[in-house]
Amino acid sequence: MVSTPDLPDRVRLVPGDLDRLVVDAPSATAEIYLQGAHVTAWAPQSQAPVLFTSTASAFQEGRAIRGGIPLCFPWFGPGESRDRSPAHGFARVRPWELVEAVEEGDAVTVVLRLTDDERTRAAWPHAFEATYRVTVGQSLTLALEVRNTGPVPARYDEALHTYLAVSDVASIRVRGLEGVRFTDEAAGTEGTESEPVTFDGALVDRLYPGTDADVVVEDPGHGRWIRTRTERSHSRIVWNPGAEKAEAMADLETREWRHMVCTEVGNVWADAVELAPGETHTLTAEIAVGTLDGEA
Ligand SMILES: O=P(O)(O)OC[C@H]1O[C@@H](O)[C@H](O)[C@@H](O)[C@@H]1O
Repeated sequence: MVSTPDLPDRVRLVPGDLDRLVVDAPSATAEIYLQGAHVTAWAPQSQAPVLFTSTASAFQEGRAIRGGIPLCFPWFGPGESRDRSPAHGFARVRPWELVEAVEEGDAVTVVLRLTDDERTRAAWPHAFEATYRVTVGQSLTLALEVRNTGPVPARYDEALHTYLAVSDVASIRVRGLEGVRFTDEAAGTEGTESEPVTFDGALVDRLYPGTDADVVVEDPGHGRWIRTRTERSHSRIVWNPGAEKAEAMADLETREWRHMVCTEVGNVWADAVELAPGETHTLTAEIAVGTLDGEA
């Protein structure tokens, strides 16, 4: 039995079918579920919610939450070999340990940890310690540190599968990937982005390997941009299910697909991380918001 650390006044642990942390920092609010270390809400003060979480999502033990920031580890999707299950790895459906929560100026940092056990080793034969630092502030900073605590090299995928809230996906543009090669997972084709990505109601599922690009969602309906900037993260994914696929998804309300876009960052498949025994790798992402008349 793991004991709960003392929490600062600005952080509450709310028990439920799934326990969650409610953070009310001077600069921003957020919610983080212990299952999956899943951030489901973040809004800097005076901003509308930046993350999208489906009103039809299950919040049940062992089931992935639809929305927020699913943490994909140690494989992405069905894995590069396309035969892995559960989709996006086990980390998003496992309970993470709350290590600490601390106030730092006008922000709050929450630290969560996942280590291997019998169940994870049955799915992936490696010993590891994953530490996730979520800093809730004017921007949202996410740092995923993975240490190989086993005796053999380990290779893994990792991704922060961020669902951003948008006014209408048909009116947004995703900038930053112009000139970057991608594989279209829906069509099974490859290409190079020549323009910002736009959405017309069809499935968009593109993986951009080998890029460190900042990805900026411009949303005229909300009058704002949302930028994701990273360190040590070389893959980007852009996903929106579109009308037809969304219809078949039980955990997405009709038409909710119009109000979300996933701009994901990580190191997946060709960009997978390889760690020698005892080695550590840390991916960081910073999500920031600004008004469209300002610079992204
Ligand atoms: O339904 P899930 O497992 O959360 O995955 C959602 C999507 O996640 C995206 O990252 C993948 O590129 C898609 O192929 C996938 O459909």
